[in-house]
Amino acid sequence: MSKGNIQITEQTGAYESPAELFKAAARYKGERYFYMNKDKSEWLIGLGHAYMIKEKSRSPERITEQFQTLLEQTKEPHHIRLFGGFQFDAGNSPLFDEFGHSHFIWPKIQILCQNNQLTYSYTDMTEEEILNWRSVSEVKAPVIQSVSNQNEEQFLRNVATAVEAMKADQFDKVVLSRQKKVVMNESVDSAWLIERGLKNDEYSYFLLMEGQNSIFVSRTPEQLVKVKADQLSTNAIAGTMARGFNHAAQKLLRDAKNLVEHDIVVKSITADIEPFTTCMNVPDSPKIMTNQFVYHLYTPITAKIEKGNVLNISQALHPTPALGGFPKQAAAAFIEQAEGDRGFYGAPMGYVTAEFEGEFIVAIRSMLIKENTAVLFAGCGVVADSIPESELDETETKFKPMLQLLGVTE
Ligand SMILES: C=C(O[C@@H]1C=C(C(=O)O)C=C[C@H]1O)C(=O)O
Repeated sequence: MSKGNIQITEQTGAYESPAELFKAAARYKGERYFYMNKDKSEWLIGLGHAYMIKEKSRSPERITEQFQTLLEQTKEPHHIRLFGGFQFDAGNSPLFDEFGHSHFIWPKIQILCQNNQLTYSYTDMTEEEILNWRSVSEVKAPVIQSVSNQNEEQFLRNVATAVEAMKADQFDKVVLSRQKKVVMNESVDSAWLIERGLKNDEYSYFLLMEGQNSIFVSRTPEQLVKVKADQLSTNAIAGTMARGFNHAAQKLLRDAKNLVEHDIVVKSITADIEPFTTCMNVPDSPKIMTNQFVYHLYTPITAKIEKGNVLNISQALHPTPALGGFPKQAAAAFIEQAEGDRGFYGAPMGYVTAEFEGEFIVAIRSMLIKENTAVLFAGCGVVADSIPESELDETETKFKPMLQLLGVTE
């Protein structure tokens, strides 16, 4: 293809709510996504697939190459971003079988909200198509029928086995997870999830991506990496305490087990970005991040980029020991054996701009919905002095954002 083959039309518009836009875009069901940043200053909607890059392996190089080829075919500067993610591991999670291991979308219609102003970008659409993409649709609220733990006993055994392995010095930390299943009376609509989710001003990202037969949703507080001009930002978020008891935040800041977990993550992240950057800024001690249900230990890290882009830096970081463990390989092998494959749970997901800036998050506090059934994911860092029952409680708290989104809890 030659330059100018991809036709992009852009228009600006007044603010409209993302839930209403999703309702109006019912005809693109199965090909829609939504991404809102943590301070809610910016959001992105994608409707329809103009181009889809779906690879069986996790390859930032292939995505960079193919995005570049697409960009070369556009004439004018534009706001289109490539949106998607890389699965957590190389294995095949049956739950996520309709998604690629590298799964990226160039949308037919992109709606970008910055400072309450909307920019519509239409790819290869006629004037008539641009005028007529909206339709009127009804969205129903599903009723919860059952909530069940999927692998509670297995999780407790996995934590106990991991503790033994760490006492025998096989590795220092591993992040283990479990699942809950929520069954509803009818299938769930993304517009309903977005509407509910936006009523909650949780300090977290909001990501939703549809496949033909599924919806993946995350309300993660965790950024993997952001690249803007030559500035890189990332953070370590590891170490958790449920809110709701006296002095929980102060206790967390002094808790030896959580500080050890956190320190492992900070050291690994700084080592991983070192080859790409200079002028790294790493605070000496963590701060508290406050979410609706938990406090986390949090260390923001910044640096100046010398080489690489947001895609290959994401790959170098993933999985940080906040989701995998340390040393990375030994922890990954343990997870693979104990749990199997994670699909997009804990995976790097986000967007890349035409200037190769962008942001990837760590897709935790997440679930995959197929028709009327949602599978929710929650995990926690396990170290040598972990107690299986306490880790079970921690994961219980981490299910709450998704349980609340579905209306299981208020
Ligand atoms: C693994 C999850 O969370 C991660 C583990 C944390 C911990 O162990 O303290 C804290 C934040 C996240 O990095 C999850 O929410 O599923």
